[in-house]
Amino acid sequence: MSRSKTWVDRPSKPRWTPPPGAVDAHVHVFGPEAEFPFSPKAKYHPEDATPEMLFALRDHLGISRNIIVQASCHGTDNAATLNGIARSAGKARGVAVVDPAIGDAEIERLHEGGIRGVRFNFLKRLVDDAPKDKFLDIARRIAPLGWHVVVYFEADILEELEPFLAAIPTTIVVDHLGRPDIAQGPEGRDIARFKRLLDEHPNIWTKVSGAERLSVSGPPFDDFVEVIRPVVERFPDRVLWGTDWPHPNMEHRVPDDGTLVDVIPRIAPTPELQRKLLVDNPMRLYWPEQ
Ligand SMILES: O=C(O)c1cc(C(=O)O)oc(=O)c1
Repeated sequence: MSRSKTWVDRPSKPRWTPPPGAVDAHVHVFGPEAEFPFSPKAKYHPEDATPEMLFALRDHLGISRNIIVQASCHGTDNAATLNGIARSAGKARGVAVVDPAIGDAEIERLHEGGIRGVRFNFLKRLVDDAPKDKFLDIARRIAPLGWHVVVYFEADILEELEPFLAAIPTTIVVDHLGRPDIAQGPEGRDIARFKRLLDEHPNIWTKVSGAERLSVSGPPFDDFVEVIRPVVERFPDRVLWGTDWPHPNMEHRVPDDGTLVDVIPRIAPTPELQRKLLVDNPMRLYWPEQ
């Protein structure tokens, strides 16, 4: 597999300035491969996207902190993610992907390394299997630590997944809004179903991320803004935002991260909504002690 590069080296400077303390709650690190090899089961083989590159981007965009989410290409070995957190001087925490057989001592080690959640990935193009019974076992074990669960799925399996989500005894954060079909518009079936899910389950949050993945019209992502702004306005205390740098699998439509930051004031149009989305909500989940 040739190595893919899915980010721009010199993203534009956003026109909009994030509030002090803003958290980019969805980023990944890749490798470096020489130190942290990719999983033999990885479905893509990216170029190295190192913590230092991430921190330079963070500063360029006017962001204060990052949440490093274990990418599927690293499987259940969280060493690259832990390395990113360790090098951040306290400015990053993370979400791990764990083997169902993980021991208590290893969970404790992840906690000390800054992990505050586990990710369950249901996308067939990214993982070979997604065993719901084993995921539930993991959720029950991590809940007492105050950790949450991050779930990545596509809109067509939401119906089928709901009993599983309802059984999770902690906060759930849905990646990229569960990938609704944005072309259906703001009253579309997918986004209506998703909003109903959040209405019915007060412990379910979402990342209002993925403009570059979900938009049909492309930058400046007018179609995404029209569908997603009502989600932020309806659930202001349960939304997080992230760039998704280094944008795995986006080699055919590599986004400019500055343009992604400029989506924020359009989906969260008031300073209060912006503060909740970028500061209050992620701090509650990842740095509750501060
Ligand atoms: O849609 C994707 O391809 C994607 C992949 C991964 C990953 O490989 O972990 O993470 C994401 O947030 C999105």
